[in-house]
Amino acid sequence: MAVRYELLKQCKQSGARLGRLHTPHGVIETPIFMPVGTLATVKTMSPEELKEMDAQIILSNTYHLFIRPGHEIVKEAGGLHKFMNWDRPILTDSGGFQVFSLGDLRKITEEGVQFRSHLSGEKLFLSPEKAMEIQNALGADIIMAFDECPPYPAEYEYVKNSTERTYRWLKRCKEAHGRPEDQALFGIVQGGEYRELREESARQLVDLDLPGYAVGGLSVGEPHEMMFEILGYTTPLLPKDKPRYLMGVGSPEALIEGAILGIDMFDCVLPTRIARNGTTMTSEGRLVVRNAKFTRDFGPLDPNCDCYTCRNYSRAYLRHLIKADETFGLRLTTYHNLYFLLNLMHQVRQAIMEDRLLDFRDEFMMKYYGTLN
Ligand SMILES: CNc1nc2c(CC[C@H]3O[C@@H](OC)[C@H](O)[C@@H]3O)c3nc(N)[nH]c(=O)c3cc2[nH]1
Repeated sequence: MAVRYELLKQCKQSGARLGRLHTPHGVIETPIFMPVGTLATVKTMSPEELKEMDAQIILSNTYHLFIRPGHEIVKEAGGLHKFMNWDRPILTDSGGFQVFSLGDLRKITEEGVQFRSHLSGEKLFLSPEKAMEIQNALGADIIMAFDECPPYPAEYEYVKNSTERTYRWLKRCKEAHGRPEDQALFGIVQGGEYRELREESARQLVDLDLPGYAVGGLSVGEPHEMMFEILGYTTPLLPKDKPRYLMGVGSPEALIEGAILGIDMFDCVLPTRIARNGTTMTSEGRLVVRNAKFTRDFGPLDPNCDCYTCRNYSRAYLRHLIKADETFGLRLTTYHNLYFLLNLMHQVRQAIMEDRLLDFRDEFMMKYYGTLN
């Protein structure tokens, strides 16, 4: 089958697990952070640099590639792996989130979603069948069901109807999926902030016996504590022998907390997005390298980091490049931020191996946030 999860070890201190995800394009060690390459590139990074920092899987996006350059072009190029010269695993999101957050939404019906392209204003239509056609053409190893990610906050009735429709859409995705042997379709648990809707959604998805399960509808503006509370009662409902993917998350604290709650896969645009305005994640917390105080700071960005940026360039040089809006500056801060999160997950996997993830969390929180919670 397309994707097989191997549970290696259950952490004795927490709900965290060590695993391996076997895919047609290679093995992924979990828990894992997945760099986001929405437009078929992880902005400013080359595939060689991503391999150098041990990125094992990257994301791309159905909505964006459908709009530009179009999935037929990517298919004619031999699929996304060939098109972007990335021979490791790829996961594509279904476009559900983008349609609701980016497109000029026209109408949601049982059939699908009518919207206008945020680029050309052209009238477009996405449905479970269309999302499968696009993802089958792109050829990612893991593809996501077409869902609605309800806004936060949202009324119980709205979330109930949306979650039930998302379940009907998932069954249509399963039906329409043209390449189940080499592309694993993950379902997405919805239900908003409502426990009974989350539990019902999880139960329905588990009954479909899918190769993997995402927890969606989070990291959409809800309070942090609410996200962790929802994860706390949703994740245990998902099968232990399948991967769990928390969509759109997140910050260093959220990755560690999510792993403790039994999440195996994370994606977030944060590290690449904040890098472009000179904000970096370092072992001593966030550091905005464009600040004037770094004008004559000739030390490394992060003295405890051994990445290419920290081994070869100073804070003063990075500040200068970012201030001058030099592309090389964006590349160096992006490289470091991605390396930081990938390395954080490497340390998380190490801590699970040694049954000391909770201790690792306390140490990390103290250093990064200067507090224990
Ligand atoms: C940021 N918070 C967040 N992102 C989310 C995404 C998009 C991630 C995708 O959107 C793009 O990044 C914003 C990247 O391409 C990424 O793969 C979601 N996607 C779906 N299908 N369903 C969800 O419930 C969902 C929830 C999210 N919460």
